[in-house]
Amino acid sequence: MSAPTSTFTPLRSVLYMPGSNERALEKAKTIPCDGLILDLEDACAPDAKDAARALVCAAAASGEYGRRTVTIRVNGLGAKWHDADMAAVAKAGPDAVVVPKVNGAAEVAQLVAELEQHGAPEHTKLWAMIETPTAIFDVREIAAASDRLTVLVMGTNDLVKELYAEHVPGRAPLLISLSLSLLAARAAGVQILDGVYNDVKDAEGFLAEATQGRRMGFDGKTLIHPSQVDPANEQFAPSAAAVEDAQGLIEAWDAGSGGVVTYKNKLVENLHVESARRTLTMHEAITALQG
Ligand SMILES: CC(C)(COP(=O)(O)OP(=O)(O)OC[C@H]1O[C@@H](n2cnc3c(N)ncnc32)[C@H](O)[C@@H]1OP(=O)(O)O)[C@@H](O)C(=O)NCCC(=O)NCCSC(=O)C[C@H](O)C(=O)O
Ligand SMILES: [Mg+2]
Repeated sequence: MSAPTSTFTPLRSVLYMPGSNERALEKAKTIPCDGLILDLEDACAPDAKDAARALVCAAAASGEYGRRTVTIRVNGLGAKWHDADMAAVAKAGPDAVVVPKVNGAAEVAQLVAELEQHGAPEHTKLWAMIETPTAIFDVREIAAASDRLTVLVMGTNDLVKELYAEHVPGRAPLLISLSLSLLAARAAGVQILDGVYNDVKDAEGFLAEATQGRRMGFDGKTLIHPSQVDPANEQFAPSAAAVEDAQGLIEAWDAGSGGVVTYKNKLVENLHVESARRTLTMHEAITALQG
């Protein structure tokens, strides 16, 4: 099971930006997101891909994004730009390479082999996007396929397309896929990010979807616009009340004799203490990040 450790990396807000957009790449240095996905796939026009590859690799290697987790989304296996992307990105050494449309454990093994073959540094992890029906059926094997795979990323736009579904409030058409992917991530002990919300002007709709994602158990949300960063950071961080309760619960437990105790009239068992410790670990990691 995934439990944050002292090396836990908060990924509450992970912002996509087109790799070809120099202004966005510059602006990202000041946006308070936990992570960035510099995109060479769908947000990048075919004739802009070569220039964008050079731009995102220089950005990732620059060290100018401070505490943010910097990743690059390459074109997927089978795309004509994939090999050049992998070779260049491995040399740039971002925190992770994000690969779209990963369809099975064998593909994860191939991608890890490509990273090794191109000499990617150890710290460059693999994030696999789950966005096809095949991936949903194979998601448990994908999540557990390699120690180098540390994060699953839901691609809800592609999933909606592949299912012939619609984007609706509450996301009923996607709930089975989201839940199966969450189960796989937790079973494998990797983090998992929710998909994007497409209407950048609909703050209310975004908040509803982020709240749903947090309640389901996602570690954070992928985003497409800077205006979505602050609400995501707030939603996916433990609230002040949750931190206070976690501290109080642990104090009540420590003051007990190791059996059953109560805190605020509610039963406290070992499992509640574990959850409280997880809340405090997340809070400490987020505080450290902000500091
Ligand atoms: C959606 C956008 C095209 C809107 O762009 P724009 O019209 O420029 O927005 P604003 O004028 O409101 O922008 C205000 C300023 O913020 C900067 N900006 C905007 N978006 C970003 C961003 N993503 N990262 C960094 N900075 C950003 C603008 O440059 C303005 O700056 P300034 O001029 O200095 O004030 C645009 O937001 C955008 O391109 N978003 C990202 C789209 C993207 O990357 N899509 C690919 C992934 S989505 C996906 O499909 C996931 C998955 O594969 C799936 O299947 O679900
Ligand atoms: Mg996609």
